[in-house]
Amino acid sequence: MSLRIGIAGISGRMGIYLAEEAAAAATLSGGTSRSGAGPAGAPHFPDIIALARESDVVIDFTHASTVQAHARALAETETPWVLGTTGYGPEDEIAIQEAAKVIPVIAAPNFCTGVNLVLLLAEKLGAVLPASQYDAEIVEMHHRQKVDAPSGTALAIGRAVAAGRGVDLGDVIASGRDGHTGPRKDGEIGFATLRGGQIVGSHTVMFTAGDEQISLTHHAFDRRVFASGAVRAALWLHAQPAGLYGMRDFLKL
Ligand SMILES: NC(=O)C1=CN([C@@H]2O[C@H](COP(=O)(O)OP(=O)(O)OC[C@H]3O[C@@H](n4cnc5c(N)ncnc54)[C@H](OP(=O)(O)O)[C@@H]3O)[C@@H](O)[C@H]2O)C=CC1
Ligand SMILES: O=C(O)C1=N[C@H](C(=O)O)C[C@H](O)C1
Repeated sequence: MSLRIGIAGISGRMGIYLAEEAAAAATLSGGTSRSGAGPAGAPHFPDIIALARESDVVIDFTHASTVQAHARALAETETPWVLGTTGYGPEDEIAIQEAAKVIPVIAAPNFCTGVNLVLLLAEKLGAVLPASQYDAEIVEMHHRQKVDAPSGTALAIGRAVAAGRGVDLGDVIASGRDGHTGPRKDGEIGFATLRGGQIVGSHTVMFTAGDEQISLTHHAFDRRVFASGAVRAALWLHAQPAGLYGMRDFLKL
């Protein structure tokens, strides 16, 4: 039998595409959702443990509040974990690292190849362009239903620029400027978040100096691009030893 892929969050905007892509590439074991909803014909499980017991790998696109419980459940059932959820915090990251001691985990705020190339280029630009001359600003726009801001991808771009500059994003982040902010500080990495309509996901990082501007932009037009990337990552992850992986490992970037 082909690999059995379970989808946590199967009723969601992403879950529907993930279920289709999983069924096309392997066997869809079913999914979870709070409401019990999901695509017709896909088995629904009452919780993540029940889903994991019938799956060889679980793809999880749910909500930040589930991360710690899912980390414990998937480690307990020894089920590889593809984590696409965004908006989680430092304690959730610790839970992910603990789980990765027992199971293979790939966590990525964006499973499409194009964005992961942007991350690579952003790190390179961060390394080459002096922070005192080139102001780095990141703009993202998403659909009106998105619950976390800045997006996980925008934060990953910020971390990539910071890594290129040899600093921690937390020390230089300027997110949601408003009111009397004073002038821009050298080395700051700024974020602006836009929400509206049904934009699937757009990200731009700009490096602006006195005499030139370099910008990298990625537009996702269809959620299937994330879903097919996550399913390909699941097929790869299943054969890996326990550990915490990123898209760079999977894509060999
Ligand atoms: N890494 C990537 O490439 C991408 C990541 N994402 C991220 O994926 C996540 C989901 O996005 P999206 O599909 O748009 O969100 P939706 O709100 O459309 O779907 C969320 C799904 O998770 C379920 N869910 C929500 N909260 C809980 C909870 N507390 N416990 C259990 N299940 C829950 C929902 O069930 P119910 O319907 O019953 O409420 C639903 O099935 C977000 O964090 C988003 O940022 C999105 C796109 C790409
Ligand atoms: O919630 C979304 O829709 C998306 N979330 C991800 C993020 O927060 O970066 C990825 C993608 O842009 C769509």
